[in-house]
Amino acid sequence: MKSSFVVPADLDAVQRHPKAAKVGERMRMHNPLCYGCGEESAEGLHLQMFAGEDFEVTATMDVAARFEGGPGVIHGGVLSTAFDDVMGMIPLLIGPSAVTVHLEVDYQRPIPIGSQLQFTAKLLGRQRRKIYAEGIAHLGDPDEPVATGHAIFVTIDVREHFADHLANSRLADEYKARMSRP
Ligand SMILES: CCCCCCCCCCCCCCCC(=O)SCCNC(=O)CCNC(=O)[C@H](O)C(C)(C)COP(=O)(O)OP(=O)(O)OC[C@H]1O[C@@H](n2cnc3c(N)ncnc32)[C@H](O)[C@@H]1OP(=O)(O)O
Repeated sequence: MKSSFVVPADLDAVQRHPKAAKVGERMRMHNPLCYGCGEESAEGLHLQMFAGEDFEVTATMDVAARFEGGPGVIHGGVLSTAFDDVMGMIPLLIGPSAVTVHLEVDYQRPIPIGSQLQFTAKLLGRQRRKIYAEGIAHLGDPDEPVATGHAIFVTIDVREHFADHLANSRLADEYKARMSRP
């Protein structure tokens, strides 16, 4: 499906999930091997995510030397990965697991290797299974964004969605055990 980012006018009411991370709390890793936020992903981005007020998430990421694209600056694909993962935490504030179906990034300024990127993401709305999110990245001043992102996530049944792929994970045994629990 080819789509563009348009938030519909007829949105559903949303509530923060009672079990969602509290304001200021580190958000749980959905998968320790996740390339974005997983602590066990040796080459990953090691994003640190925190729950904000209402439907907001903040995150930090050290722009390591391995993320270089142009000389001395971050690779654009690395930045889009970061936006995917940071905005991907928004559905967890509402409750359901969801995966990305659409991602857009606008690159506004070069981002130096050695800097620390900060992200703020927020929910724009939900319509049925679709969750619309927006994020900005900055280097210390949120009023001076270096990039912005927009994404649509679609809620999934985790067991069904990953059933055929668990065996590919380095944590296959652990996931198979977790998924087989009622
Ligand atoms: C115990 C173990 C724990 C493990 C813990 C796991 C935690 C949970 C993982 C989190 C992970 C996060 C990590 C970062 C986020 C990724 O990077 S996720 C990875 C990249 N994304 C993917 O691989 C998704 C690939 N896509 C798909 O699998 C299928 O398209 C989906 C998402 C299952 C949807 O398919 P479907 O169920 O058949 O649904 P479908 O009817 O097509 O669409 C539903 C609705 O979405 C709309 N839609 C679908 N595609 C699009 C699109 N491209 N644009 C706009 N709208 C769309 C449809 O129009 C429809 O809307 P309405 O009819 O309600 O208006």
